[in-house]
Amino acid sequence: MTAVVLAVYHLLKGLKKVNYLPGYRVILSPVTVLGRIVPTCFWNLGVNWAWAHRDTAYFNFTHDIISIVPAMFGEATFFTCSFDVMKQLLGNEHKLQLVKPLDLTLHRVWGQSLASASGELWRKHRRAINPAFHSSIYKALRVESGQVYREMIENEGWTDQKEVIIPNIKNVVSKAILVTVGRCGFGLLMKWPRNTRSNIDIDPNQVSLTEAIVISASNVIAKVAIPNWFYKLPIKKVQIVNIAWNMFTSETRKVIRDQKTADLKYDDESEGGYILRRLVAASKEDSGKYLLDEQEMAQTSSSILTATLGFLAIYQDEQETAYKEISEFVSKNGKIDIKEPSDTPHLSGCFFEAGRRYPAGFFLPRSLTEDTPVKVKRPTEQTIILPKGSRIMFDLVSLSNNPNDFPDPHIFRPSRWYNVSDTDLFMFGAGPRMCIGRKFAFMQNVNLLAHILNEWKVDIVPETEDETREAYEKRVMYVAGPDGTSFSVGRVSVKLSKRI
Ligand code: HEM
Repeated sequence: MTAVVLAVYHLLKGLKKVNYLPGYRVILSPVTVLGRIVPTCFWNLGVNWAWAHRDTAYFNFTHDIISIVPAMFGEATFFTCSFDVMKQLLGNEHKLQLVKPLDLTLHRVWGQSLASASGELWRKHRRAINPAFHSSIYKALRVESGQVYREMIENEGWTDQKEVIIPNIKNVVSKAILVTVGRCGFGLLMKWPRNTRSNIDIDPNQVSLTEAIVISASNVIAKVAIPNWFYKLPIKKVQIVNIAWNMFTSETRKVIRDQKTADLKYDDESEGGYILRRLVAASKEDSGKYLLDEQEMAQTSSSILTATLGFLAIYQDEQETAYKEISEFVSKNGKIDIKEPSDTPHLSGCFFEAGRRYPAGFFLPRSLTEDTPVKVKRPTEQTIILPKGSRIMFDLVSLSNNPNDFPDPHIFRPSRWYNVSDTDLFMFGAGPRMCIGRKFAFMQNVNLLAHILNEWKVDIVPETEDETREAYEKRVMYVAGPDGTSFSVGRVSVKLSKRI
């Protein structure tokens, strides 16, 4: 009885907080740890609700902003599926003084980071890290993408093969992305990891750094939700996760220790330094534990890369256009060295379109420090006041499926992204806090993709002889959900056939 009274009180308080804006009334907020763990079902929206209801969310996309008010766990929160609303608020983030709610970032696992800090602290760290994203790191990245591609072919045993069937392409591309980010971004000595299928196959005494990062990346939510004593239980799978976490954090600390002694002044604005080195320099004046999580960065990239290969396997005509573009680009300059989307507009469009369908981040959270007016177009043109102290989630999954912004959202159409301005690539956020690594991610992914497509034809692996490409798309590409902290397409198997 008391629980019911408390729930009704919590609900009424929440409704008042969001000014009674229409939306969903639920038991658990989908952004709390509990709300994320409990799957999407009739009584819980769950973290995957935006995907599960992608055709009908936001009252069939007739509302730009809705409210989600929980009766038991979590705060009443505004959610938006409108890119225009996102640009109005995030585009003016400096002026509007939006704050990242710490409980909705990975603050608990990583400590304070550039991605979770707000206000002056964020400005200071962004200024400090900015010079790390300079021309020489991009050049190293493009060279390394070719090198990592060759290591991939060799280590995965594809060198002399004419045809390879890969049961889960994400397992392979995530290694390539991690190795490249680790080497180029963080100066970590990363080797291509052994071909492990699951945590169970790994000998706890022989976990490599790359494996440690892969395992940690897929267990971030567990690390937030599960108490430390649980990892001491004699369960091999659980112990491997613990070993992986300890290894990853101790290796990162080692690099930080080494780099702390490096001669880099905090206010040094000149180009240079690994990303981690820059952050360490920035944190010297603070507690010294300001980290960027390499795992998360690699996870977002590999999920989009997996989706790109999955779509190209289905849409052979789009793949052929990308292949021709790559061949011409290679013959023009003799090597694969893609610097800008305009170098290979179609291939880049394939990557951005996969990034639209699976935008990697579910929600970008912000708290409002003042009453903030925002103009909406739906249900009618009006100005809504988001009250001081409330929260808004920029719901990237619904935004990517919003037919008002992307007509026929379920269709894979790379041409949507021809000549689109960098600031309109919503999958990287918007405004002053837009992803600092977007050029890095673009070059890394598109160069690796170009190497693969230049030598291999990618095709689907049908379940039965008569499975059509359309049926394959529904079976494989419509299964998506949380992967660690990211949103990702599920298991995608592809067949690679040597072109030459
Ligand atoms: C395809 C891959 C990637 C995607 C889709 C992606 C997406 C995003 C998004 C949406 C944000 C905005 C978060 C917000 O406003 O709350 C963001 C921020 C950030 N990203 Fe990325 N990212 C990717 C790769 C990378 C890489 C490779 C790096 C670094 C090498 C990186 C570093 C960061 C950092 C440091 C921030 C925080 C920026 C700030 O708050 O000022 N990201 N990313």
